[in-house]
Amino acid sequence: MTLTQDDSNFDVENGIIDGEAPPHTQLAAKYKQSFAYYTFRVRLPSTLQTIADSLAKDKDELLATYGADADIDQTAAAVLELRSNILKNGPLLPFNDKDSDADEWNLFLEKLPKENRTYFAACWLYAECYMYRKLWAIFIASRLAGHDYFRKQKQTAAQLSFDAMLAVAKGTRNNERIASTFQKLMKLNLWGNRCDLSITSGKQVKPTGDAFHQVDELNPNLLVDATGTIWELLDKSDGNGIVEFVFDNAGYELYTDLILAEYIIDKGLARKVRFNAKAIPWFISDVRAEDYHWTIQFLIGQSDPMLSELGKKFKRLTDEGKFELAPLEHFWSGPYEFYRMAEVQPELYKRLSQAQLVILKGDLNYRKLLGDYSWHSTESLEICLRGFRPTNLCTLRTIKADLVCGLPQGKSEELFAKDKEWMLTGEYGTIEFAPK
Ligand SMILES: O=P(O)(O)OC[C@H]1O[C@](O)(CO)[C@@H](O)[C@@H]1O
Repeated sequence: MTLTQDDSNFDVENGIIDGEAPPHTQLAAKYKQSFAYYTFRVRLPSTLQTIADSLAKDKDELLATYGADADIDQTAAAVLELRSNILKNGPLLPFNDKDSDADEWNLFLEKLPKENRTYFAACWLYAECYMYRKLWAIFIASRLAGHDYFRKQKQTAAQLSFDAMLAVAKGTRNNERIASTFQKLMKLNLWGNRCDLSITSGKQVKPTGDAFHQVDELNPNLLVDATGTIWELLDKSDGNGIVEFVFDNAGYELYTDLILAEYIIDKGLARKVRFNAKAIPWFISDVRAEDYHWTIQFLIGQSDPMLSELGKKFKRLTDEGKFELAPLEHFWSGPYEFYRMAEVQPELYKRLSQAQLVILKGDLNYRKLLGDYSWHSTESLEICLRGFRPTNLCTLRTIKADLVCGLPQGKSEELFAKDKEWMLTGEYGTIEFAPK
């Protein structure tokens, strides 16, 4: 988390505080020692620069797809303007596009105290989600509407994971219905969350080595392990329930989601696994419905028979409705913390309440669960949920942002003494559970 530019003027002009968010407050980029500050000063500007560059690089291809009059240069300029607004700590302005969530976003923004309606003053969660929605607004206002500017990166990530995918397929074909196997698959799925592209501002991370061996090696880095409780819940159920996955990243992580879901269905732990994808390009590598279908076709198209058969199986499970893509919900790409779901999206809350288990994947879902709030690391997940209890919940999250809960006394201090950036690397993870 090193800044190369001189920030002194910016900091003075924008009321930046040289410290971290105080206990029990919302995280925000105005705290200089926070990951949010670094995110808005460095990571997001870099992500936007990459998008603008890739528009220039892919110009011919885009003209061929969207027509000779596609306004590519203007779109790239608008992306760079967004970048410069962030770097100037510009205001969070209302949306004037026609997407169905625009009004909801505007209502949300209107209710924010005026002094908090800038990138650095707003709660980190609100401002970062706003940026991804603003980016989408730029594209829908252009002739490139519908273009997924992260698609290529997501597909490259999957292609780079071929070896890891094959190794996982080989290691999972003769699985038994026993606790240890389920727990291993959950952990495999957890560590798959290290491969997200937004932590690296889009730089590819190729999963290497033997994933199952790594699961064992990484056990000391798993700071909370509720896999035993989750197994018991599913094992003791009548197998007729639904498990809802709230997806995170495409590529290798999505593949491990499907492997875990396959096990849940094959072993009769649930009758259906429902997947919740994002409605718009989100945090670079998040799964959209297109990515789900593409990944299955990608597997089917492999010359290796094991991966190809697996792809066909995932397709069959989808056709049979045992795997199901949930209807698109803007809530997942909205600004709200999960504790406000029952109030702002009661239908979604009701649907989740009917599930046996909801599996929330990744860092951003975790941030939304905790509400980007500086809880004490030892506070229980139940407390931090602030009433969000639709059903049994679990979170699989590698730690890539400076908030956490549910840790044993002294653990966080011990890790800080070893590495002051331990919360930003994705090297540690938690699998937490809260019963309904
Ligand atoms: O893909 P994930 O695990 O949700 O991670 C999202 C990324 O967004 C952040 O939460 C903030 O940008 C990072 O900490 C993390 O890299």
